[in-house]
Amino acid sequence: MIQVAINGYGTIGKRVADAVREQPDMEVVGVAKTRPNFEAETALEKGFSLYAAIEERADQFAEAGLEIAGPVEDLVDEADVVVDATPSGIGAENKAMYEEYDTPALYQGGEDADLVDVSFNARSNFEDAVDADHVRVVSCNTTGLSRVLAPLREAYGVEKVRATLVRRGGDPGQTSRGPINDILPNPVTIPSHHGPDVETIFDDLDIDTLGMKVPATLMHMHSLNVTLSEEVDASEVRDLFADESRLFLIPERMDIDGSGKLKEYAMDAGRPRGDIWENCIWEESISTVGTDLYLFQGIHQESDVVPENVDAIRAVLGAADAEESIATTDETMGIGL
Ligand SMILES: NC(=O)C1=CN([C@@H]2O[C@H](COP(=O)(O)OP(=O)(O)OC[C@H]3O[C@@H](n4cnc5c(N)ncnc54)[C@H](O)[C@@H]3O)[C@@H](O)[C@H]2O)C=CC1
Ligand SMILES: O=C(OP(=O)(O)O)[C@H](O)COP(=O)(O)O
Repeated sequence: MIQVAINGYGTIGKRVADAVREQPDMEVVGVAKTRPNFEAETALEKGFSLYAAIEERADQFAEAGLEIAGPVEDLVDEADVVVDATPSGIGAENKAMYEEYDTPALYQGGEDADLVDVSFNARSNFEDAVDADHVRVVSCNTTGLSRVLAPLREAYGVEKVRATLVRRGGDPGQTSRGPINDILPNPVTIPSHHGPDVETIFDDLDIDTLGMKVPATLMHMHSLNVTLSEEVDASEVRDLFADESRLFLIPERMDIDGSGKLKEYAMDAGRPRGDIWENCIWEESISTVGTDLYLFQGIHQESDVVPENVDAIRAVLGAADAEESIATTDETMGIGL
């Protein structure tokens, strides 16, 4: 069994911990937190061992009546692999600790690409991460773009990508984020950081991205234009996407007109936390004009990277190939709406 440590138990970390626990070949050694709060309490209630991420604050857990298994160093030492899901920039600070204990590490999209050996998306470049020591699971937006572009590149070739990313201001629990009554070009400079980030997955891709932020918490929305290398009928693209387990084609009959109903559907379908691990592509939006393909997709920022982290664990340890890992992750998590 692969022994997995989770350092940083917030939005991403707690979801990765639950997904890892579902895997037949993995066990969660424990999760590390900086301070006691509701997430620390639920981690213990779920049976995860809790480790103190910051030594000087370890006493706070005892004061809150929460049992600590030890310092984060013990957790990292015991594990075969650590998933770092700390806020942007903290992963870089933790790298020396992972190296000291010779534990391969996965980082999240908030870290710089040059921190790691490989930036990772399971569908696009699983093999590049095999046996790597430091791997970055790319951000929710880059994951969403890569999942669509990988099959298009393989089937038709891609000449140029233009994407506008309308991003949620913050996650539902992020009370300090905004905007609350505005629409921001963000970043105002073009291209946004997303295009170069997708190029860490496909180094020969021609992509321009524009970013915005809006007063919403539920999901991001991408407006995508891909110039293909050949003329393709929209129905062929729909068939191509229908074969991809992590692309959900929203059928017209479902009458889902936006992120609100998508999240409602996920909750009705019994998804944990209302998570949507798949890209949500409006089937009616898939259109072609000559070699240009257009579509809209919703991306659930809190959860689409979770199966990617599970696959990255197998990749760095050489525990499975891409097809086998993706199939196991999809089956255990229930991916495929
Ligand atoms: N929330 C999102 O929409 C997405 C976030 N990401 C990336 O995932 C990473 C984590 O983001 P979130 O989970 O959203 O952040 P978060 O703030 O929800 O969770 C981070 C957790 O790490 C803890 N932490 C802070 N310093 C720590 C330290 N030194 N050691 C251990 N734990 C520490 C925080 O207390 C918190 O519990 C970032 O790189 C972010 O860019 C990637 C995709 C989507
Ligand atoms: O939306 C995201 O990336 P982005 O803001 O770079 O597009 C990530 O999911 C996390 O970003 P955050 O740092 O705004 O939570």
